[in-house]
Amino acid sequence: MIINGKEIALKIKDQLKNDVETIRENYSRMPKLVVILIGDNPASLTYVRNKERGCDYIGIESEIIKHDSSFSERQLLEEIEILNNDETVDGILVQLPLPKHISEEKVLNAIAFDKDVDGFHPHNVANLFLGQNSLVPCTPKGMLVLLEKINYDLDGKEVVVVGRSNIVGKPVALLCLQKNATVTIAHSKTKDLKKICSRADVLITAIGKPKFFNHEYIKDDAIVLDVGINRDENNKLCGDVDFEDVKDKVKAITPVPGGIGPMTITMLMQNTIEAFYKRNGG
Ligand SMILES: NC(=O)C1=CN([C@@H]2O[C@H](COP(=O)(O)OP(=O)(O)OC[C@H]3O[C@@H](n4cnc5c(N)ncnc54)[C@H](OP(=O)(O)O)[C@@H]3O)[C@@H](O)[C@H]2O)C=CC1
Ligand SMILES: Nc1nc(=O)c2c([nH]1)NC[C@@H]1CN(c3ccc(C(=O)N[C@@H](CCC(=O)O)C(=O)O)cc3)C=[N+]21
Repeated sequence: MIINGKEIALKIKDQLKNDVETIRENYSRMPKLVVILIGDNPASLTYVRNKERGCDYIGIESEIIKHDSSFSERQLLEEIEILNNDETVDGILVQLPLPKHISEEKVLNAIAFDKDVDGFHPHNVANLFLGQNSLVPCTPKGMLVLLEKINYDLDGKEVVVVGRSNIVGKPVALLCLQKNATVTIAHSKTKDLKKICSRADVLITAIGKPKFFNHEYIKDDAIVLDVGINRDENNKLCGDVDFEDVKDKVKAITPVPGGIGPMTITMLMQNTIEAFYKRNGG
């Protein structure tokens, strides 16, 4: 089965649209997301545009602030401070990666944790670690929602996550652990990756290498969640998994595009609404 992330994301967006209508009737202002983009990385521009479209679709406010790559760290920190203090702003997202002269750590720490719709602030990271209520990173959250939508129960299942980044690998591993899966996190220093991946009931690939995982990495009837967004030899968008090579072997797989990506965007909308409620009572 091919998991149609785009369609599932659209259904959730329609539900969010209804929530937004209720907000319109009961509050004096609407949820607002601010996205800061520094530099002109074409992929980042696409994602940011998708985020703006998502906001328009469900009816929340969005503002994209663009700066060229010479924008300084100090200027960025000052801008974040102003947004932190702006009562009309519910969500702040600084698009990653940042230019080398700006410290990612300083920037992520500067965002008010209750407006941190990416869930990257240490406060939210700690809450996720402890299993307490927090703003959860969008891509990992989207993957868990997808599994829920296809009625897949992680309890007692073997999950292998390949990739250990703070934005995907580590948080998705924690979320699967919370759902009682047995979780392995693999990375570039892992020995015998094929063997480890081959025992996964659920394989999550987040390494950023086009078509790296072929059928030899995948157990029959596994679920494959492909997070990678890459360009293949023909400059076509593709995942970390060789989709054509594995699709007949798996129980279910997310395609690229149209799999995890649209869910990420939708979870960002959901987090913005969640942040709005948390800050306004409700
Ligand atoms: N669909 C979506 O919504 C999103 C997609 N992405 C995409 O997901 C991919 C991963 O993103 P992100 O987590 O930020 O990536 P990072 O580059 O931060 O991390 C990559 C991870 O993969 C590991 N890795 C790299 N090569 C190998 C290998 N050959 N074998 C095993 N492990 C390897 C690295 O190991 P080590 O730690 O040892 O270096 C690292 O942990 C990218 O393609 C990105 O574009 C990202 C976010 C959202
Ligand atoms: N602060 C921050 N938060 C992020 O969440 C964040 C980030 N920085 N930096 C980059 C990664 C990557 N990411 C994606 C979002 C949407 C799609 C997406 O919409 N993908 C579509 C199509 C993409 C296309 O057409 O290029 C799809 O897969 O169908 C992909 C990737 C969010 N990230």
